[in-house]
Amino acid sequence: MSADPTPNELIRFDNVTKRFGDNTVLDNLCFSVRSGKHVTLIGPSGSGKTTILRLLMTLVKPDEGVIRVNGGQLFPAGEKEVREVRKNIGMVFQQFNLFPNMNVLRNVTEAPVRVLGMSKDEAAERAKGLLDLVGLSDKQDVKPTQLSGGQQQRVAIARALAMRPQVLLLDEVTSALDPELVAGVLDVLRDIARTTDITMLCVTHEMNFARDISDDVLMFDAGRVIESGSPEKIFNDPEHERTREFLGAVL
Ligand SMILES: Nc1ncnc2c1ncn2[C@@H]1O[C@H](COP(=O)(O)OP(=O)(O)OP(=O)(O)O)[C@@H](O)[C@H]1O
Repeated sequence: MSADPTPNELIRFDNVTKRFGDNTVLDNLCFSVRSGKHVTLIGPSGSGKTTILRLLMTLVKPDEGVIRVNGGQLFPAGEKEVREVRKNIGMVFQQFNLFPNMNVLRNVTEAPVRVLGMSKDEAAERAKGLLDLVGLSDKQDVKPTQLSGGQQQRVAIARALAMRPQVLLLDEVTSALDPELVAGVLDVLRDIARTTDITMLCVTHEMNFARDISDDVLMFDAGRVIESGSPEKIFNDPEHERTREFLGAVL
């Protein structure tokens, strides 16, 4: 059963089930994210957090349920509707996946020109602003291999934002980085959270970051949200024994 979404809901999962073979990874999952909010998914390894982001990117399909984004339906839906709805969503992955043969500026302008049909000049203008936002305005002419992992990840953030998504999905974006590069990337994301109205849905093992940027934290276990609330509530006064155990192990 799926109720009508409330007006400012940007993402809504209604009774979403995802199985890989016999493994039920998401089990009748229901949750929603309101426009402009920063929501963090936490929980044990294998609890289905990344699968949620991959469903939103349409990299995998659910077995059952309804997924809505910005008033449109991502599942079930026809190809045309999926293409339209997907335009609202940008994602930054653990691995940066930049185009190795293109310089930094071109990495950021390529999709807006090709997919959105933006003029090259407008895309370049916007890309320069975004590279400034991620602290890389002096690197626009270099190739990704000449950058540190942290700098590459900041280019990947600029590239995702260049598509003007309403929601930015962040999947453990610092987990492939050397420890000394993590803070720079998280600072950029904190800035974006503070200075833009973009909606964020993050999977992270960086609990201090989750505490800093989140409006809401959703605690996952075995494919379900077992507890949700403000970071103060979840981190300082969790209700569920599994949440206490999890936080005890990671904090
Ligand atoms: N393409 C796939 N094929 C088969 N099983 C998969 C696939 N993708 C994910 N799984 C399984 O789904 C479960 C949930 O994986 P998922 O990556 O969503 O968990 P997670 O909570 O993000 O974990 P982690 O914190 O370790 O990244 C795991 O048991 C995983 O092995």
